[in-house]
Amino acid sequence: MPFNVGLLIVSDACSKDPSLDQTGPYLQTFFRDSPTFILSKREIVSDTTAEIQKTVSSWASEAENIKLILTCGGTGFTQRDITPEAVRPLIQRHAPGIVHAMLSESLKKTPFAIMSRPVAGVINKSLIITLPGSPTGARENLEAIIATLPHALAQLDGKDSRALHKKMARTMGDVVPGDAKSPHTHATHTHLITHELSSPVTQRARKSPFSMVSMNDALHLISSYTPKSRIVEMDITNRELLGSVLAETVVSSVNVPEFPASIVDGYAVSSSDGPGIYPVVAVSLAQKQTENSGLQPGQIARITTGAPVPPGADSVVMVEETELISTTHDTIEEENQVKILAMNVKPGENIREVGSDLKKGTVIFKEGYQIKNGGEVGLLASIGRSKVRAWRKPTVGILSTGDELKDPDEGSGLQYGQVYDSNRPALISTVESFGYRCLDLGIAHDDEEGLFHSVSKGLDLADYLITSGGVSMGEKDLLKPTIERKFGGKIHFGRVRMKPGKPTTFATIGDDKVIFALPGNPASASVAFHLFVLPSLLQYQGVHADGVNLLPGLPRLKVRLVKEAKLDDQRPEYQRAYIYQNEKMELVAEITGGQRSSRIGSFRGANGLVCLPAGSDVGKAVIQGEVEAIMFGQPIGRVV
Ligand SMILES: Nc1nc2c(c(=O)[nH]1)N[C@H]1C(S)=C(S)[C@@H](COP(=O)(O)OP(=O)(O)OC[C@H]3O[C@@H](n4cnc5c(N)ncnc54)[C@H](O)[C@@H]3O)O[C@H]1N2
Ligand code: MOO
Ligand SMILES: [Mg+2]
Repeated sequence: MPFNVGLLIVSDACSKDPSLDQTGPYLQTFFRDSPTFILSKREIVSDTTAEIQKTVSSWASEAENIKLILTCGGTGFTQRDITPEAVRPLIQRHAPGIVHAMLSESLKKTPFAIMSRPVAGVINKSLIITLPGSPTGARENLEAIIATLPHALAQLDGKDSRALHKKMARTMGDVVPGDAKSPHTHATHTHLITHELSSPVTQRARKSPFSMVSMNDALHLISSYTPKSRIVEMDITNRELLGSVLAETVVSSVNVPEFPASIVDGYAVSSSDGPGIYPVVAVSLAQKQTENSGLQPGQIARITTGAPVPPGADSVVMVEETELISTTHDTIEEENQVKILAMNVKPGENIREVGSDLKKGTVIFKEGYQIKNGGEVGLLASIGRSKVRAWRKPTVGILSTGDELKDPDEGSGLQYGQVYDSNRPALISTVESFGYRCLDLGIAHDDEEGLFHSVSKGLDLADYLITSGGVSMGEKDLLKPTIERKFGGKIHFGRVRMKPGKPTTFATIGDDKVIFALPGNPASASVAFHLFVLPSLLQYQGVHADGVNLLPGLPRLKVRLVKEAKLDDQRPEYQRAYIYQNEKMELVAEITGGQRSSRIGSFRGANGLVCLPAGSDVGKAVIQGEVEAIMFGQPIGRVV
């Protein structure tokens, strides 16, 4: 679980003009992509004891759940530098080790560090640290201690920090007692741990140590081992709100409209007055209004669409159904008398009554509702909500692995044996199209060091790591042993009875990180994403399954094959297809050419996967007629 951070900028100048604050924005970027910390509060106060103490005390209260409070500024020698003096009386237990670590690191950079007077310690269950005011100073101090903070904060929170100890030791390359080295059992299979990373090819396993699980078992394992996200407060303007699941029931606290509003531009009248010539005694425009004197019988008011209908009027006549009779002769010419032509005007005509669009107290969304479109975001805004509580969506890191891969951006063409990396762009655009934040982790070499470095980076920055390549039986297929041996990961399955995508691997690390190690073959990687990774991402962020399927995911429907398809005898197959409605309004599927797993061209024009059974399961070599399909795109247009 990430820790909430509160950042308090202490500066007279910045409190008067926040645009002068450079440290706040700088540290915000520092925390932006951190999976461990979330910058949840940021405020600026002047260099005054009372203001500093008020904010720090409120942030350190249990209700705020801020685990790390950082102040920036006011730690020097000038008369106004009083941050340590303001903070010290609030500290219940001092943490001199943190102060020492920051000072010794700073002294390596500048002798002026002796003029910094930081304090650090515990207030209730929060850790407070006073950082220098300059962006670089603050950052350098923070970097000196950041690696150990999760451990300290977990202890403060009363958590068992042994797991963290282990994780840290592992990242630092230590041997951790209890790391898996012997045969171990998983829910559906037992396997010997993958081969040693450094063992010679002559000693590699000649059979996969992973039993081949069925699609159904694979989905069950994903459902059981996918971690759950946490609740965050989201701005409604946050792009990630679309598709997010609400963690609160939203009730309208206002009436929409809050006042009787005109539906048209015209004149507010009393319906019982009928047609005739009336004086225009008031004007009601769609704007904030302070007074509304009201109309007497026989008077009318000019009004615009959306403006409040004055008391005394009970309907509005459109300007098209009126005539101007006379004007005033003041400095600004105004309407004086207007003839109402409309007959049979009914009470309430052209008026939106109070609460007629939405009544105060109406439940708009129940907890667990997934926001589906921008209009729903508008609905939240229409009742004055600028933030909602929702389940945080995971961030996803994408890593390609393979010594043969070349980034097209490098230019200079391919050398013999090289191929362009197509999985990374394919996966990044697919992941983003489903509304998840993606991190491009580049290409890792097929060696221990390259994989360790890139996987560490991915696990540091993202909740989900999706890799492609290096999961089958080749001597350079090192991902599975890397996950198990270097990261203490649990591989829940490492082979699935399916085509393409057989070596698809699902692993978790600790209780909050997920790795999907997809096959390198480009069609296999993209198919496996849609079938396994997407449902896991959805479950992680709180989307419920539909009651028919085990996991949330893409819509499934019945389609008719345009041509008969050949079945793989051993494995159920997911062929890429273009699904559309024919002239008889039937959903039909055309397979998109060659389906070999290396052929990413099979995705050209595809908007779905047709699910074909294994030949041996149905006792057939070919299939025709109706089959099940999974849609991943819109059924629009014909392929050209
Ligand atoms: N002896 C066996 N060999 C293989 C088996 C098996 O069961 N026994 N399984 C085959 C199946 S099925 C698949 S799928 C592949 C999976 O291979 P890996 O996941 O180990 O991937 P690599 O070996 O690294 O690469 C396979 C293939 O894909 C190309 N590739 C990889 N990454 C990319 C990328 N980012 N962009 C474009 N192309 C990529 C790579 O060059 C290879 O051609 O293993 C079979 N072998
Ligand atoms: O499972 Mo592999 O993906 O057939 O090529
Ligand atoms: Mg391979």
